[in-house]
Amino acid sequence: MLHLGFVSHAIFPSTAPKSYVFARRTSSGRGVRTCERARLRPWRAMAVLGVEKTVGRGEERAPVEKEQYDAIVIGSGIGGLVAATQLAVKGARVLVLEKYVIPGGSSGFFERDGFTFDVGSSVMFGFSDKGNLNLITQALAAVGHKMQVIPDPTTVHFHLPSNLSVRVHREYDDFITELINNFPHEKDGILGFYNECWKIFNALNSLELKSLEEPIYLFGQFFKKPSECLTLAYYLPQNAGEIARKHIKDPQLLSFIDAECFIVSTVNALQTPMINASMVLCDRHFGGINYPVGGVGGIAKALANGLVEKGGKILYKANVTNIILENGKAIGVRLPDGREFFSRSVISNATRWDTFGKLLKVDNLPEEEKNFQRIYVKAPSFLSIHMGVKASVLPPDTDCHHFILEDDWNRLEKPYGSIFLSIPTVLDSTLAPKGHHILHIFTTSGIEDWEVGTPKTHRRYLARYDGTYGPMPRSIPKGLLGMPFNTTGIDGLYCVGDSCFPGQGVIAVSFSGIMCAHRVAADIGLERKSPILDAALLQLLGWLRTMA
Ligand SMILES: NC(=O)c1ccc[n+]([C@@H]2O[C@H](COP(=O)([O-])OP(=O)(O)OC[C@H]3O[C@@H](n4cnc5c(N)ncnc54)[C@H](O)[C@@H]3O)[C@@H](O)[C@H]2O)c1
Ligand SMILES: CC(C)=CCC/C(C)=C/C=C/C(C)=C/C=C/C(C)=C/C=C/C=C(C)/C=C/C=C(C)/C=C/C=C(\C)CCC=C(C)C
Repeated sequence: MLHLGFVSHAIFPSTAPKSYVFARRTSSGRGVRTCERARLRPWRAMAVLGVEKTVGRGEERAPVEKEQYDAIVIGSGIGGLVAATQLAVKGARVLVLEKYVIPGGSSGFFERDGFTFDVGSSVMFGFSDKGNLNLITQALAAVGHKMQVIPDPTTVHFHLPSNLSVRVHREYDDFITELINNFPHEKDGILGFYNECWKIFNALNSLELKSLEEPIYLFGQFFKKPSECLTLAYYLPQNAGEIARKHIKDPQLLSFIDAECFIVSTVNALQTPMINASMVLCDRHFGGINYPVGGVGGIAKALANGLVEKGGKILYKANVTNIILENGKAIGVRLPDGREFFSRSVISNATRWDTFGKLLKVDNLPEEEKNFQRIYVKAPSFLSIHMGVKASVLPPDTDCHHFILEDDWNRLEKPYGSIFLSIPTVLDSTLAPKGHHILHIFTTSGIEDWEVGTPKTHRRYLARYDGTYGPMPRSIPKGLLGMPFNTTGIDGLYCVGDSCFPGQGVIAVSFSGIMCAHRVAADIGLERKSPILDAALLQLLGWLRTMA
């Protein structure tokens, strides 16, 4: 039996609405009032400036359209949804426009014949009930939602060259014991490296996480937790590989650290920022990996529902083709059928390549984006196979997640060099009919008998430039130093998602959403801000990024 994920996404509607209305809140908050678009257009410039149209004698007074929204979010990936919900709970009027028919993007789902498949990763960090880094739990809680989760006893089972088999157990001591048993001569090196990761993780976990681009918050954290912030500032420009080499000499063990990083960053340890590596290498033991009952798609559904419950709005089949600029400021967006929506801020959850390459028509790419493209290149995409199988084909006690690199360490980063396999039904049997499992295999070989999801499918259905998995450093980066935050060179335009700090990963884009919402909230007057400090910090951060 074969079930193919991305093919099943081909359920786009063929009908675009022929007539439509703008919806805006009445002064009382939740109600909507409508006006025809044709009436709105000529007043747009004034409306955006908040200028009322003078009404002549006998002329019917039309509704005055100021900014329709406080924030328009392009895309309902987890990054976009977190930014949107965080803003909605702060009282902002938020509209999310999603090209596809359901929310979630790469963290979406699809159903076939009683099977429920996760479009992308099924390894969920940040979903525990403790600490400050359970960002998915927190994002859901902010809009009054909580999901039941199933603890995963093994984050991943590595099957590596020379028959090296390592299970990353939920219990940290069990994992370290297993690793030391494989490399007894490197006991001190193993403890040294992973302890250094814990130092960073503990510093991260002690902070209240908000926008690093907002000086009042940032200086406040430095004041409250000086040593933790200095620790993070120290590690910000460093990568995991160089730190691993301080502790570890065995080349096979260093290759194992490469594989540890590769599965979350698609690059080796030398290119993986130490802060990101520490985050994932420790959170899997601190909060643990937890799978949401009913599948990963439930997270986006819950966030989208929460958004609407908090007064926000989400439109599907709404493919934004243009960001509208006025005097260099982003003031709204346009859809292919001509609909236009206006807002005080525009947040793009499309990748930065899509945002600046397709949605925005500017003659000159802002310097910040040139710098981003100098340091980062689009990571490759995946070819995915989603299948339903009889349960009897799997050995008993099979782990949920596997990473397989056969024979040759040099193939780690090569296309088709390794295989990822997730079997979420090991944790949640309700995802498949009784007596069956679902498999999600990320690989690219042997396609003759298969329908497959290719990089082109990612590009089409996830609207990601070349189907990219996210940004990947062109060479050895200076840790996270070069990664842009949420503001952009265009006034009023922000980016969110995995081409922003801190990069790929559902928990990472959740953080990006939290940061973005905080910065936007300060800019639209929902949070405190200091224009002088803002200018100084943003200039400092821009300068620091050029050093990367
Ligand atoms: N790309 C992959 O193959 C893949 C696989 C598994 C997990 N992930 C993870 O998914 C996360 C990515 O999250 P993210 O928040 O950056 O976003 P995302 O790419 O998951 O979602 C972006 C959303 O924006 C929508 N969109 C894009 N352009 C649009 C437009 N012009 N108009 C309207 N809608 C538009 C897309 O349809 C999509 O729903 C990362 O954590 C990544 O690690 C990615
Ligand atoms: C600003 C300045 C200058 C200074 C300052 C200093 C400070 C204070 C700093 C701070 C910082 C911070 C806070 C940071 C933070 C960070 C974070 C949160 C991060 C996070 C990260 C995360 C990540 C990266 C994640 C990832 C994940 C992933 C990607 C996953 C994936 C998975 C998969 C793919 C699956 C696999 C599968 C198999 C094996 C089967």
